[in-house]
Amino acid sequence: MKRFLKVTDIGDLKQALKDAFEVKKNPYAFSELGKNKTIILVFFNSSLRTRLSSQKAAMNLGMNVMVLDINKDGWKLETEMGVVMDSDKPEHIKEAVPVIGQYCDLIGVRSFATFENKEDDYSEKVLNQFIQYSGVPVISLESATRHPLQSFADLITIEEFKQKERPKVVLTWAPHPRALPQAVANSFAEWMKEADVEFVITHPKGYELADEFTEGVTVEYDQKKAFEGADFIYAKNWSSYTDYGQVTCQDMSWTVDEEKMALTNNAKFMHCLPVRRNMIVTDGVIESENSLVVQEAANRVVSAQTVIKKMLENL
Ligand SMILES: CCC[C@H](NC(C)=O)C(=O)O
Ligand SMILES: NC(=O)OP(=O)(O)O
Repeated sequence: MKRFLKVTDIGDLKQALKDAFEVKKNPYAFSELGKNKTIILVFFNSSLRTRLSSQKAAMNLGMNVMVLDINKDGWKLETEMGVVMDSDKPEHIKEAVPVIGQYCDLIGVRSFATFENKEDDYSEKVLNQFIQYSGVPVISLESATRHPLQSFADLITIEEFKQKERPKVVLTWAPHPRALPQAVANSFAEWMKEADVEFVITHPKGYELADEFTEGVTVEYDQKKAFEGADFIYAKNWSSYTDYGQVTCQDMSWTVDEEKMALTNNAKFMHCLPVRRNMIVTDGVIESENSLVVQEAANRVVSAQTVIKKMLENL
């Protein structure tokens, strides 16, 4: 495995889940695998869970770990080709990335959508330059269009807590004061399409995700109807893809509350965090016994460790 960017990179999903539960059961069983191997985690954006869980996962495997907030601790990077570098960016990504690659065996990189250019975001311009120039395997720590470590952890959590063979899983949009990327929603949809679940997406008109992620998926514009009989409710905000990066709806009736959760089949509540309480979800729901947000975050160590282990085994 030379890259982990999307669901197809993990190979057979059932086998990946088996591997994940083996890692979860014995997290220190493979601590020799990473001896004298180094991973560098590069962040263009903030993080709590990804930053901590990826370090923990690598340390469980015996690796050396370095973390770089590239635009704070490094030099602001120019990513455009052929430009005269007379702006506030003293270093080009075409130098920085091969150099980082000299110091490690694996790279994790977080680079959110900037909304400056839909084409640049959806062609994964920054992530692909790490793949092209680093010379080492690359793991996405959330890119412009996907968040695979999160989605893998989400699927692990659903497998752990499902009460039936093929649960109904609902991805619901919810309001947020800022324009957020589509990455988490895209990625969740991509993984749920490959999983053995009944999958439904619900969102206001104008918040349709890109076809590549939702082809064949049921989209229900009536949130309450979508919630009926659900076993898992996965809430996330995202800005409009069609009206790229715009917040065209802040309808607070989409907030996930107890009344809507009562329409479900005693569903578990999930969110990748960070979450804006009483925008995305009410205090009552996120604090209820059906809330899995902490267990979901704990499984971020499992998803990262399973992926890093697979990469180390194929170095
Ligand atoms: C800028 C906000 C980033 C946020 N990340 C997560 C993990 O929620 C998101 O993808 O919406
Ligand atoms: N869910 C997630 O990736 O959290 P962070 O943005 O805090 O890493």
